[in-house]
This record gives sequence, C-alpha cells and structure tokens, in this order.
Amino acid sequence: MNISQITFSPTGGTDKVAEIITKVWGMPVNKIDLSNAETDYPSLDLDKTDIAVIAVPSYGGRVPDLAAQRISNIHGKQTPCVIVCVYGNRAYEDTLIELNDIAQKSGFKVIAAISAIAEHSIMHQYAAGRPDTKDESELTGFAKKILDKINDNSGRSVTPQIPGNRPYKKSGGAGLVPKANTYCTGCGLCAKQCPAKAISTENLKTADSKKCISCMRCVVKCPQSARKVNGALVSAAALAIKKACSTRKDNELYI
Ligand SMILES: Cc1cc2nc3c(=O)[nH]c(=O)nc-3n(C[C@H](O)[C@H](O)[C@H](O)COP(=O)(O)O)c2cc1C
Repeated sequence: MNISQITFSPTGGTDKVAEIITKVWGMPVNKIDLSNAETDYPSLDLDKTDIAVIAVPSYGGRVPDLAAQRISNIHGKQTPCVIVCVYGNRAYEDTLIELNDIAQKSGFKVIAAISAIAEHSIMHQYAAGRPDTKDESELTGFAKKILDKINDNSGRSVTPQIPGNRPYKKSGGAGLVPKANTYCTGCGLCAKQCPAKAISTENLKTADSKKCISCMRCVVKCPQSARKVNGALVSAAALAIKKACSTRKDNELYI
C-alpha cells in the first residue's frame, strides 16, 4: 500500500496537517504538490490499492479554484481517500463538501474527512502557531481511527456524513495582490513558485491581479522578505472577521 499525499499548500499550513496524519501510518509517502504549475496532472494515475490524502486550504469557505482544477485532472480508480480541509480559525463552510464532490468525480472513494486549523496565511494573528501540540495529538488520534477503518475491509464501505451545503456558497477572491519593495533583488523565485503563474519574469515587482489568487506563497518564499500586501487592507479585513475568529475552533473528524 502506498500513500499519495496530494496537497495544495501555498504557505505550508496544509502540508503540516497532512504530514501529521500520514506520519502516523508509517508507510512510504508519495507527495504531489498541487502548487506546482508545471506538473502534468492528467498523467497522474492512482491505483485501488493506494491510499490518498487530499488536503486543501479553505479560501472564502470554498476549495481554491486552482486546486479544484488540478485535483479534477488526477485519476483515481476508486482509490480510498481521506479529504482534509485546513482553515484559519474563521470557518470552512462548504470547503469539505466541495472537496468531497471533486474527489469523487476524479475517481476517489472518500472514506474519511477532516477539518483542521492552521495559522491564517494573510491575518497571522488568527490561529497563530497552529497546528500546535494539542492539534498534533488530536490529528494523530484521528489518523489512528482512520487506519483502523482502512484495515477493516467491511468498515471501508461506510460513507462519512460531510458537512456543507449544495449549491456551495459563492466564491470570491481576497483581492490582495502582493507587490515587491526595494529589497527585491530580482532573483525570480517568486515567479517560479507562484502556483497561478501570476508573476512574469519580465516584471517581478508586481503580479497580474487577474491571475493572482492571494495565496501569499510569493510573500513567504521571498528570500529578502521583499513582497508585501497592503497593510491597511489586511487590517480592515482582520477587523471584519475578528469576532468570527475570536474563539479557538476544534479539529473535526468525519468517518
Ligand atoms: C485567499 C485566502 C482566503 C482564505 N479564506 C479563509 C476562510 O474563508 N476561512 C478561514 O478560516 N481561513 C481562510 N484563509 C486562511 C487559510 O485557509 C489558512 O491560513 C490555511 O492554513 C492556508 O493554507 P496554507 O498554509 O497551506 O497555504 C484564507 C486564506 C487565503 C490566502
């Protein structure tokens, strides 16, 4: 049995959660990075004997479009799959049910679903430092329960009840496009790493606002910390969600 860890994790929080889960299973892990714009996704075929973990962040309570497109291009063969949605302590709304539908359409059989919390990648004061040790122990417990289900052939056929609504809530971009300041040395790493190919090598200072998905990957990857989003806009957005983020949310397992 091989584990395919399929993640869209522009700033690393989703990867941290996926890794806590797959580490528990102690099997070889094949990592598929959905942030990579160069991968030939339609050439990726998974087998029935594999186990997939498909993990995405919640963007506005939905699966990021780019992740949805790339997962839709991968082929499962009724491959058992654990879906994971990671969010920044506001809400994940229809992300998990949408991910369930996308995974099923691509030939995966969803056997469990997890919602988990990681530091907000734009407003870092929310869920700061998560996943923390408490999260790690909860997620480890979830992973053990899932492994029991995987090892129990009759149990595998039980379908989890996943929260969310259809039709899904309307999706919308955050509209925060990072720009480079004078510390930019023109190394081009941001353009290389951008999941949406929104940064042209001819003009590294700014990103194409039509293509940029506000994922903040260029901000975290820049070796000079030269890329920033408008601070006033971030503060206003943080104020708007302050109440919704004020209490610590729990990780959840649907099995
Ligand atoms: C464009 C965008 C939209 C987001 N929308 C939400 C949201 O609706 N609810 C929430 O709780 N967190 C939201 N977040 C926070 C992310 O879901 C969270 O930080 C996640 O861990 C980011 O994943 P990553 O670190 O793998 O990139 C959003 C982040 C971004 C960049």
